[in-house]
Amino acid sequence: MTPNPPLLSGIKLRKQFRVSAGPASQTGLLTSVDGVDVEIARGETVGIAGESGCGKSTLGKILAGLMSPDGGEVRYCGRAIHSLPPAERERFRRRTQMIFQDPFSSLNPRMRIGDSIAEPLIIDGGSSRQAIRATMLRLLETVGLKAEHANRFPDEFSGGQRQRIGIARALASSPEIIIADEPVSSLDISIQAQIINLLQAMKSEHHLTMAIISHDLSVLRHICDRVLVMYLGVIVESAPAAQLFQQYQHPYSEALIAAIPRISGQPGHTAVVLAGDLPSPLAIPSGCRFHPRCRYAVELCRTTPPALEEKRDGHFAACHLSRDIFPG
Ligand SMILES: Nc1ncnc2c1ncn2[C@@H]1O[C@H](COP(=O)(O)OP(=O)(O)OP(=O)(O)O)[C@@H](O)[C@H]1O
Repeated sequence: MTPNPPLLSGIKLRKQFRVSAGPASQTGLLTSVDGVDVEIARGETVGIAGESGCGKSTLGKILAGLMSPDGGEVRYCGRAIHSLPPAERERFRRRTQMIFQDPFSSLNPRMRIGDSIAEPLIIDGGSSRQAIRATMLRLLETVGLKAEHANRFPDEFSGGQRQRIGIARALASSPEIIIADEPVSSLDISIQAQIINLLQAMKSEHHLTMAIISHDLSVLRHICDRVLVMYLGVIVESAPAAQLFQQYQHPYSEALIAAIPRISGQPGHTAVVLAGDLPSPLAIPSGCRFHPRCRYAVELCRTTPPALEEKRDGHFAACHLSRDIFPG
């Protein structure tokens, strides 16, 4: 164990699903996460980006301890969570909370939202009813809702308000780590900014460590310290957020960044179109798995998978050609 291990890490994480595929519905093995290493330091906000189907949610659930990997391990403060004694494992489970795209699906439609937010506090035990109610009301206020909202049912709220309720419920467990899976993708642009600002405020107020999953890089740009770009189950680039946007080192990141309207509209920006669809994770391409869609690919890319290498200080990319394509 290193002297100061990251708060949360994943070592060579791998997850496959057996699915039926093809006209005769034969079963096949779908590789969702394929040997991912990730480290999240205490207090850090890490973004996980990539198109739909790249394995981001699977990685998030594994890191949150909600799904077991088939290979590799998740470590909390340097210790593998599967080998923690039951009480410590339970502590990890409570202190690592996930926020989902639509918290509506995880809220009981017949439960008043005040009771939903109070539930983790009741399960924790040790507090009087009055103390639990006071905490619940404080949490409602913290996320920008009012005391009178406590008596309403989930279907009486807008998408943005539901996301606020989801955040309040997650905070009720006094989490250390929040993993937010597409927390704003179902919301209007104006509401997205409010929820991102709320997450940022909660992060500093509650000293949180966060992972934010989004297919939209613009969501991650201002809130994350570091961004990991995933493609077909692997990390193809990992960089400090500002550096990723200015000095990306992978053609896939280049294409994702070019797809952000404000950035691609900048003078001098060359439009980069991501050709074709994401290949099936049932048949991952040989060599560099991005090569069939890469406008720079050469023979080496078709045959040899590139390693994730440090190109600059703390900036990693898995591309044979990055030094030639993105010099300087
Ligand atoms: N329980 C499951 N059973 C079978 N396949 C699954 C399961 N969960 C995920 N997958 C598959 O694993 C791959 C990665 O899915 P995942 O949801 O992790 O990706 P994602 O990048 O989060 O995309 P999205 O934003 O659409 O959820 C996809 O091909 C998906 O269909």
